Amino acid sequence: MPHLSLRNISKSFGEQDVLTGIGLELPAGAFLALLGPSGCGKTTLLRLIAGLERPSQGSLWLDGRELAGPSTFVLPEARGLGMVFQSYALWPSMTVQGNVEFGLKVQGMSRSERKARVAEVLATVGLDALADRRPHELSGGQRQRVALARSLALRPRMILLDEPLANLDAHLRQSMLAEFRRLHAATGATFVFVTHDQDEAMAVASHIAVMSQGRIEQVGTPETLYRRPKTAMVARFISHGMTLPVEVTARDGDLCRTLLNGQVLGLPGSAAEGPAWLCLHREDLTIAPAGQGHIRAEVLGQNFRNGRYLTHVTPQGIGADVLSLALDHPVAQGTALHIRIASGWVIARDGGTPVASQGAYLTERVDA
Ligand SMILES: Nc1ncnc2c1ncn2[C@@H]1O[C@H](COP(=O)(O)OP(=O)(O)OP(=O)(O)O)[C@@H](O)[C@H]1O
Repeated sequence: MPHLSLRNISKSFGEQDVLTGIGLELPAGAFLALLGPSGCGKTTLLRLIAGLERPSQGSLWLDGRELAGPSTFVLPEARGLGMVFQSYALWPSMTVQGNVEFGLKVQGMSRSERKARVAEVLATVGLDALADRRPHELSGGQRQRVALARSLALRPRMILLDEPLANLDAHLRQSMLAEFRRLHAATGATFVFVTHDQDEAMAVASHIAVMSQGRIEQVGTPETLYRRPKTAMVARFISHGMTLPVEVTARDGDLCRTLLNGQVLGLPGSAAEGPAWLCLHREDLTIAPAGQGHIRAEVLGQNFRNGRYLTHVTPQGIGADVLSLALDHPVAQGTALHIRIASGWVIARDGGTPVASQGAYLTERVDA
C-alpha cells in the first residue's frame, strides 16, 4: 500500500484551473520534491496535502485512509502532518524552547514528557545550546531549524516544507540541505518539499515530481529524470538538459535508430518511429577530429566553471539554437568545431518548442 496517494486531483479557483489530473503514489520514508517553474501549482498541491485547500475533484489518501475526497475532508490538525513555511512563523516573544514546546502543550502532554521531547529534538537539529534564545537572537538558518524542530517534536508521519530555504543565502542553503538530508534519515518521516530550484531538488530528494502548468510531467528518482526524461520539458529543466530535433526510423527494444543531420545513430530511448527529441547533457558531447563528428558548430563563447571551459556553440543545419559542452582548454569565438554525440536519450516529439536548447543556454549566461 502506498503511503501517500493522490488520485486524479484537480483544483480550480473560480474559473482558473490550477491543478489538473494529479496522480502520485509515494512510499513511506520518501523525500519528495515538488519541482517546477513559478506558478505551476506546487504550493497549491502542498496545501491540498496539508488540508489547507480542498480538491475540486479526486481524492487524497494517507496510509489507506481517505483524507479528502468528494464526500470526505479531514481537517489539517487531524491529519498528523507537520508543516514548515518559508516565513518560519515562530512566536517572537517565546524562547526557542517555548516555540518547540508550544504544540506539545496544546496536545496536553505532561511537563516532564515535554521537557524530554524538546531536549531530544533540539539536540537532533543541533540547537540545544540556544534553547533560551528568542527568534530575533538567531540567524536565518537557526530560525529555520527551530521551525523544523517544532514540527519534528510532534513526531508527524509526514513533514511538508514550502520553499524552506528561500530566505537563506546561498552558503546557508547548502548547509541546510545537508541538514535536511541528515534529519530525514534520522527521523524516518516522509518529507515533501516545494522548490523551483532543480539543484536543490536533485541534492536532497529521493523522488522528484516535475510540474508544469498544473500537471505532473514526470515523477521519478533524480537519476531517472536525468537519464530517462519522459518529456522535452523535463529534459530541459533538469541539469541544463538540451534537446535536438531528430527522426527515429526504427526501434529495437530500448535502442532507437536515429537520423540526425543525414547520419544514422543507434541511441537508447523510448520513442517510436517518427519525429523525436534527442535529450542530451553536456557530458554526452565531445570534440571530434574533422570527419568524425556528428554536428558542425561555431563557438559563441566560453565561461570558466569548476576547472573547465563551458563552451557554447551554434550548431549548423540541425534546427537547434545553442549547445553547451565542457572543454579542457580555451577556444576562440568563431572557431569551427566538430562535435560527436557519445550518448543521449530519445523521446517522442510532443510538438513542443522547436528552438530546443535556448533555455539551457540562457540559464548559463544569466548565472555565469
Ligand atoms: N487562493 C487562491 N485563489 C486564486 N488563485 C490562486 C490561489 N492560490 C493560488 N492561486 C493561483 O494558482 C496558481 C498556482 O499557484 P501556486 O502558488 O500553487 O504556484 P507555485 O508553483 O507554488 O508558484 P511559486 O513558485 O511562484 O510559489 C497561480 O496562478 C496562483 O495565482
